[in-house]
Amino acid sequence: MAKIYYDGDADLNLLKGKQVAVIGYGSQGHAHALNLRDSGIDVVVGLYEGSRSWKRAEEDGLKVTTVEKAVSEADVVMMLIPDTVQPSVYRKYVHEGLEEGNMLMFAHGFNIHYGQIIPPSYVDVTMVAPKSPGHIVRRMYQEGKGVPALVAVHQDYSGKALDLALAYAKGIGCTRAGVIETTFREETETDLFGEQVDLCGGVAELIKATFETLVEAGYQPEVAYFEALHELKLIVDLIYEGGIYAMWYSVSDTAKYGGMTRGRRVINESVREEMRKILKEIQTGEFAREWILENMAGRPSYSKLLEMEKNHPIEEVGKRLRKMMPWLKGIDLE
Ligand SMILES: NC(=O)C1=CN([C@@H]2O[C@H](COP(=O)(O)OP(=O)(O)OC[C@H]3O[C@@H](n4cnc5c(N)ncnc54)[C@H](O)[C@@H]3O)[C@@H](O)[C@H]2O)C=CC1
Ligand SMILES: CC(=O)[C@](C)(O)C(=O)O
Ligand SMILES: [Mg+2]
Ligand SMILES: [Mg+2]
Repeated sequence: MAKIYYDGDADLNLLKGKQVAVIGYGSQGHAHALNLRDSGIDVVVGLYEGSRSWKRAEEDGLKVTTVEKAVSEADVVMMLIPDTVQPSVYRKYVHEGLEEGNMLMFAHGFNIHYGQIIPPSYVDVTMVAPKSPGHIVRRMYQEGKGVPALVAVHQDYSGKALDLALAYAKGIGCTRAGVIETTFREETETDLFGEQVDLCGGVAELIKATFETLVEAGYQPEVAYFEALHELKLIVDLIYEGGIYAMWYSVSDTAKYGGMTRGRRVINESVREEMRKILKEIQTGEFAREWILENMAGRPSYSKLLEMEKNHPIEEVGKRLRKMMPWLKGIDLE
């Protein structure tokens, strides 16, 4: 059984009197910094000069300074800039500034697990990885709720690394939902696998393939949008709240029979075989190597693919239809 920590297992006081530097103010960065601040923790945001996030963080009432300065003043440093820029920023501005007994933290194990960042032996190295997009980490905290997270200790110099990491997890609201103890390896491999085959990659392809099949067959794109994309959230909400069986319970018998017999034909043995291959690529480091090289080459495939996603016909239909549902909270794409 997994070891799971809740509010009562974490002591926020361990962070009182300490300075926490949140490096980066993007998806996770803004959520961690604001949640910690609202939990009464002393936070400073570290950014590069000229960063577009600088003004936003200041407008949100946070102290902002350069990465180098933030690290030199901090006791706890959380790395929340993109995984691919972390190694160079770490070497230039973080490594030197780490003092004995400080704690270096991550929200994803990629750079430690694949050896891209090698911290000094005299610091704690831990991870608090929310199992949620950053904007939801913030939204749930504000609603008095929390998102689950994983906690892991890579290096325990102080002997208190786990307790400190749990205090941090409490500060961002995660112990309200549950924080599971894991390792950097397990977090990294499962997180990459989940986002590739299910959460991001798998779901996006499933939606597009459903939409395209309907539109190609001559059905109206608006009908296809509501069916393939919009209603997915409503169905997933049932799964999220009660499990897959609760979803089956709520849908019609016709949907139950059609779904149970046809779903298996969509996610068939060849799809499962492909999933196993993808997992192997993650475990052997092949995916990590490919992604690191893609970045060194200036991200040619990444940029092309992202542009295709942006211009997919489902985006145009979606924009139009979502305008008519003002209660949908959009995410600022700037
Ligand atoms: N996006 C998410 O919801 C999740 C992300 N994570 C992990 O959290 C970490 C942060 O990811 P995101 O929040 O997606 O990052 P992001 O892409 O939203 O981060 C952007 C931020 O990094 C700053 N930044 C970019 N380049 C920089 C540089 N050279 N020097 C200093 N600052 C720089 C930007 O100014 C901005 O504030 C990653 O390790 C990621 O794997 C973990 C769970 C979910
Ligand atoms: C949101 C999250 O947890 C992801 C999908 O793993 C990520 O953004 O890297
Ligand atoms: Mg994740
Ligand atoms: Mg991830």
